[in-house]
Parts: sequence; structure tokens; C-alpha cells
Amino acid sequence: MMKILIATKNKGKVKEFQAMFESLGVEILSLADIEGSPDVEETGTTFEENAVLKAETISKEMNIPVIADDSGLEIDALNGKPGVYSARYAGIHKSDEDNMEKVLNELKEVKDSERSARFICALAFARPNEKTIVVKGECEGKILREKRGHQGFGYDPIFFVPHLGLSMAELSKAEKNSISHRAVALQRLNNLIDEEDMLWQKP
Ligand SMILES: O=P(O)(O)OP(=O)(O)OP(=O)(O)OC[C@H]1O[C@@H](n2cnc3c(O)ncnc32)[C@H](O)[C@@H]1O
Ligand SMILES: [Mg+2]
Repeated sequence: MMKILIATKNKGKVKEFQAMFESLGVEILSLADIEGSPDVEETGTTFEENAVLKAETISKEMNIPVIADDSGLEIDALNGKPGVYSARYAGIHKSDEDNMEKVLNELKEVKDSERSARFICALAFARPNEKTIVVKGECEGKILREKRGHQGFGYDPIFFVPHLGLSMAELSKAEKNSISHRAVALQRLNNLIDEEDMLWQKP
């Protein structure tokens, strides 16, 4: 079975990639499996830049193919914030809970009709001596007034998916992985790789 390293330390992302890659016959490793792996500083101003930075740094260092995910939440009433700062919105050492609380507080006075938001996921696939591929996926929704559900990770409990009538944290793993920003991006990456005739699974 082919193995791919996902350059992330986020356990929520790793679980979702493992589930989504299962059907492609690819085994997923993450930076959590590699002792002493470096923290790549996310200095980019876009999701794509940060994904490329993370993937290329680790791919060069280890000389293997690497996928990196840079993702986050864009809220229209906050002019796109927290955006690329989603992981550290409430501060560097703050938790998902703190981040959600900050968002809920900032949106206290915002009407239901103006609470539109989207999750964004940029994936970069970096390989030694090849051009890096970057794709982006989105998932549209609205910010709730309080947390709902216990599945998923990050901002999922405050993100409402209108066409399903549930929060992202109320969806089963399979449901989230069929509609999420990460699923859309991975599908796009898979299509590009098929076009390049470079299938995940080598014969
Ligand atoms: O950089 P790595 O090591 O991959 O891990 P990270 O957690 O720092 O990941 P990002 O820099 O991409 O920041 C993503 C932020 O957006 C949140 N996020 C990303 N995908 C999400 C999802 O599917 N559901 C809820 N929140 C998500 C996540 O909780 C983080 O706060
Ligand atoms: Mg990060």
C-alpha cells in the first residue's frame, strides 16, 4: 500500500484524511508519527501560501511526497476573519473552545441573516523535484449563536450547514467527509493527480 505523509500535527485533520484516503488505497502517516518533526511557521497571508510552505518544507527535509493542509473559517460579518489566523484567533496558546467563544462574542449583535461563513481548506502536494500542486475547497454555512454537537474538531460546533439543518459537529464522520471543505479539496487534488496520470496507488 502506498504511504503518504500529511504534514500536520492536528489529530482532527489526521482522522479525516485517514478515513477519506482509505477508499483510495493510501495509508496516511502524520507528523505525530515522526519524532522531533519541526514546527513550520505559518508566515503566509493566504491558505495556499501556508499549505505550500508546510508541504515543501517537510518534503525537502525528508525527501518524500508530502501533503499539507492549511484551513480555517472565514466569517463575512468579520470581513473574512479569523481566516488564516483561525488556529490562533484567541491567542497562541488558546484552545478551540477559546476561539469559538471569541467568535460567538464578536457576533453577539449580528442578525441571523448576516451570519454567513465558510470553511476553507487549501491542500498542497509537494514531491521531491516536482512542481507542487495546490487546490482549495470550500464549505458554506452560518455561524450559530451557541455550540451544537460533539463530533469533528475546531470550529465545527458553531458552524451550521443549512442544507442539512445540522451543525458540522452534529454530522457523522462519513457525512462531514462527504461535504466538508477538506473533502472538496481532496477530490480536486485527486482529479488533478488522475489527469497527470500519476495515480496514488502505483501498480
Ligand atoms: O498547521 P497544522 O499542524 O496542520 O494544524 P493546525 O491546527 O494549526 O491547522 P491550521 O494551521 O490549518 O489551522 C486551522 C484552524 O481552522 C480550524 N479548522 C480547520 N478545519 C476545520 C474543520 O474541518 N472543522 C472545524 N475547524 C476547522 C482548526 O481548528 C484550526 O483552528
Ligand atoms: Mg497550523
